[in-house]
Formats: sequence, structure tokens, C-alpha cells
Amino acid sequence: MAGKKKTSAKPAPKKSNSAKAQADTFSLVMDRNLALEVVRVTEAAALSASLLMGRGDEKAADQAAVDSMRQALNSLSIEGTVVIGEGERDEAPMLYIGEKVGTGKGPKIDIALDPLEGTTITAMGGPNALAVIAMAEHGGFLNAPDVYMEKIAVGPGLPEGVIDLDRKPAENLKAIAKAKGAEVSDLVVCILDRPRHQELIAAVRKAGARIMLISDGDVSGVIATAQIDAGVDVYMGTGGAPEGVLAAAALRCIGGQMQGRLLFRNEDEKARAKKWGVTDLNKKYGLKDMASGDVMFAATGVTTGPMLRGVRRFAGGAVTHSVVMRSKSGTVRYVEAHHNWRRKADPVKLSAKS
Ligand SMILES: O=P(O)(O)OC[C@H]1O[C@](O)(COP(=O)(O)O)[C@@H](O)[C@@H]1O
Repeated sequence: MAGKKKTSAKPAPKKSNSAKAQADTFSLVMDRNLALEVVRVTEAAALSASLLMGRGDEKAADQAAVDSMRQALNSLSIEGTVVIGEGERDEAPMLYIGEKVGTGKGPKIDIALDPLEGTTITAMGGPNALAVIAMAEHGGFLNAPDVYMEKIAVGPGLPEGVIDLDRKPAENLKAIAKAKGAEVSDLVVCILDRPRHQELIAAVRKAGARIMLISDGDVSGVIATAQIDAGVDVYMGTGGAPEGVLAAAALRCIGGQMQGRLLFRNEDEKARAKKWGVTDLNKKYGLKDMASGDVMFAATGVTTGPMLRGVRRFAGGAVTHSVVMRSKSGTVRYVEAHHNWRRKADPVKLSAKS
């Protein structure tokens, strides 16, 4: 009958247990190798951007990171597609949304990236700038347009549903404090220091919680909620939607809860979202709506922050500090790499030549 799938008379022989185990091992090894390869990509971007730290030129710092990240990505054995990148093709010539990256031979992978998360931070020599990338199986990331996103996030170990974007800040804080067996006054809320957050800041203060205002970099602001040493209990506020997806990828790996909702300033932004397949403009996205399936996240510090140390350069080399994590295994691996330009040429100088 038309439209009905043919079934073969003989069922396909079942894979023997050992063949299946072999296949699983292969995919595990491939993934593991990729996780370490991916760190080279963020290292390359961070090394390049770090040369422009404190030089007051945001564009140059971003461009340096983009060039190096792209070059490093193209050496990976993957069939990669950028889904969260530097912008749409007509406005971003490199690492634009839809750009194919990698050698083209290898697993089909969707990529969310921000070669320099914290362009202003880097230009000013401030803390906490990162080179960031996340990978997922095809279709694993929300195709978030470059608009704002309202976000709320907490770290692992709290009951599901403890946060809700539709609740007032005071209600969320009360629920988080109760779940932690603490007082609201014990909590620290990380918020981007922006005039648009005046009302939120006032509400959090009225509720009695403490606040850590950050000048930029809400990917690390969200991740901080999952790091005991960072001293942040909850992230609240509005930042970039692409950064929201990157932060969600990280929380999928280390645990935690996050919700996000796209915010549109005009009809053009709404049209852009529709173009990327967003049908419900008011949807409240959970972690898995933003980053699903097996997800990998890697970041290298450009400047020092609570999660990662920044690039340290010295005669003949540099030291980078990175983190790589996978949702499948939950392993969080910190990588301190000592780069020796006497043995391996400085990638920054190499990319300047090409
Ligand atoms: O500066 P705005 O417009 O408030 O946007 C907030 C976004 O900017 C950042 O602070 C920095 O982003 P860039 O590195 O692209 O400049 C993000 O972390 C955050 O999501």
C-alpha cells in the first residue's frame, strides 16, 4: 500500500552483545576525543583575544577570537553547523548562523559559540571574559535569534520547579531559601548591571536578598549558580538569548535549573525569531528546550574570573585554563595547558600570516 513502509520478510539479525558494546565503545571514544579537541578551539580563541586585553578595542578583540576559533574549528573531524554564532550571514562574514565548519568528515554536530563572551570586559581588562563553545547532536539547540532573553537560573540539588519566570522575584527567592534551608537574606542574586534592571534590583533588595552586580558576561553569571565557590545562589535578569542557550548547555552538563523567555523590542526582532522557527513568541523555555540530547560545553578563560583563570603570557609561551563538560557523563574536566612557542608556533602569529 502506498505510503506504508516495506517490512523485510526476515528480521535483520540482532547485533550481538559484543558488537553492540564495540559500537558503544567507539562512540564513547569518539565523543571523549572530541571533548578534548574542543578545548583546543576555545584555547585558540582565548589566546588570540588575550593579546588585546585592556587595549580598548572591542572589535579587534572579538575579531581576533573569531578568526582563531574558526581556524581551529575547521581542523576538527566533524560535519559541523553553526546554529548560535556571530549573527546572520549578511552581518557576520565568519562563524555566521548556518556556516558549515569542520573537515566535513565525522559526526553531524550543531554548534553554539561565542568566541569572546565579554568583548567590553576584554577591551577594559576586566574580569571574567571567556571563549565559549557548546556542541549537540543535530537539532539539539534552540535556534535563538540575537534578541534579549529574560532568564532565571539556579544550581543543582534543588527541587524541580523551585524557580519560575512567572513568579515575582520575592516569591522565587522565598522558594529557593526554603529549599536550601536558609533565609532569603543568605541568598546572593547575580544580576547584570543595566538600567533595565532597576525594578528587579529594587524588588530583590526589598525581599531582603543580597546582590552581585556584574558588568557583562551572563554566561558565567548563570554557571556561577552551580559553583559553590562563586557564592551565587540565583541568576536573574535579561541578557542575550544566544548567551542563554550557551548557559543552558553548561547547566545541562553540571546540573541546575534555568528558564528563559525571548524578549522582543520591535517587529523586526519578532520576524527574525519567526524566521528561525520560533512559533510561540511568549514561550517559557526550560533547560531541555534550549539544549537537548547529549551536550558538550567548553570554555577557556580570557581574563580571570571565579570559574577560570585568564590567559597568562610570558616569554616563549602562555598558560590557558579551560573547562570541558559533557551532559552524558556529567564529567567536568579542568585543563591547564602550557603552550610552548619554541616547540609549537604561537597560533596567534600563525593565523596572522594566513
Ligand atoms: O550589553 P547588553 O545589551 O545588556 O547585553 C547583555 C549581553 O552582553 C554580554 O554581557 C556580553 O556580550 P558580548 O561579549 O557579546 O559583548 C552578555 O554576557 C549578555 O548576555
